[in-house]
Amino acid sequence: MMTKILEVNDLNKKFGRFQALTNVSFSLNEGEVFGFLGPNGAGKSTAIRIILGLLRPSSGEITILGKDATKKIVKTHQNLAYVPGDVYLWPNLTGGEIIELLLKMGGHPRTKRVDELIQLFELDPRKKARTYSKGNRQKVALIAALSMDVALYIFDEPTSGLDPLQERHFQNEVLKLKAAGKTVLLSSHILSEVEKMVDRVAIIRKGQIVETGSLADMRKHAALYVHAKVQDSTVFEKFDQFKQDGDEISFTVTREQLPVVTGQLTLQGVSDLMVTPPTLEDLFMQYYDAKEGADEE
Ligand SMILES: Nc1ncnc2c1ncn2[C@@H]1O[C@H](COP(=O)(O)OP(=O)(O)OP(=O)(O)O)[C@@H](O)[C@H]1O
Repeated sequence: MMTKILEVNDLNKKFGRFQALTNVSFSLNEGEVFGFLGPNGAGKSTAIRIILGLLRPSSGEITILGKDATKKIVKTHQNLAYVPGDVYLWPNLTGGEIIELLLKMGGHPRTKRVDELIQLFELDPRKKARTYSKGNRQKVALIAALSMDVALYIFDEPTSGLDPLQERHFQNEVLKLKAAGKTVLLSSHILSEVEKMVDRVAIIRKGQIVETGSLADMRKHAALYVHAKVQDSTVFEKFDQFKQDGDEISFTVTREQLPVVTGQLTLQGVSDLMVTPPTLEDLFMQYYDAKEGADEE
């Protein structure tokens, strides 16, 4: 049996009459990096704030390491490191002082990891926080979190303020956590930002989980792109995303449809043929866009 580090069960959250989360459920196994993905405003931060005990759910259960996280907030926090998307820091303390304070507040020792991470992320720890850019504030919080020895790390849009090199450093640190058997929840609205790190993802849209699974599985079940040159294209017009440019056509099919379609292509005098799986980015955008029409009453 895999140990569940975090379980979110049937979570609902209303702000007044606005339903921000509807029956959100997902869980994280020990040692897994989990991507919590969705467009801006989908409800990621709201769900994370509830997980952290900063917001009360309207209904639903959150269990962290087997304990009810909405009741045992202090206990669960000791096993958890969190970096918010928008990092607020004490303006008159230096970055270095804040890192020490964050560690002390959580009861974590200050180890040489802090110095390693300060160097890695090229943070000047002697400057007062009020002079820091968004990226530097984010680094302060990341360095503190990454130097904590906890079971669960939660990063909300962690690299939105970092440059590409720092982003790579962050990815490497997350992969090190994974190698050490730690569990990580990463929220993002950009798939490519988390793609290299995550084992499984949940995609949230308008407060509802629309898909959960491994990226490999999602790819397997996704439609394939067919590009072909044919003499007569009429029989292919019924397929999804059909496009035509002279004798070149393209459309999408399921894996199950493929044998029949290749047969039809042969009959219609195919001269060029290319079948490609969607990129993960394509796939991801299908969840963002394609269902837009369907639930817009
Ligand atoms: N305190 C609040 N009161 C009212 N509405 C809120 C509150 N907090 C969040 N919302 C609304 O809930 C929805 C989800 O917001 P949330 O911040 O969780 O989204 P998100 O997926 O984290 O997006 P982002 O990446 O932009 O932060 C939004 O429509 C937001 O306006």
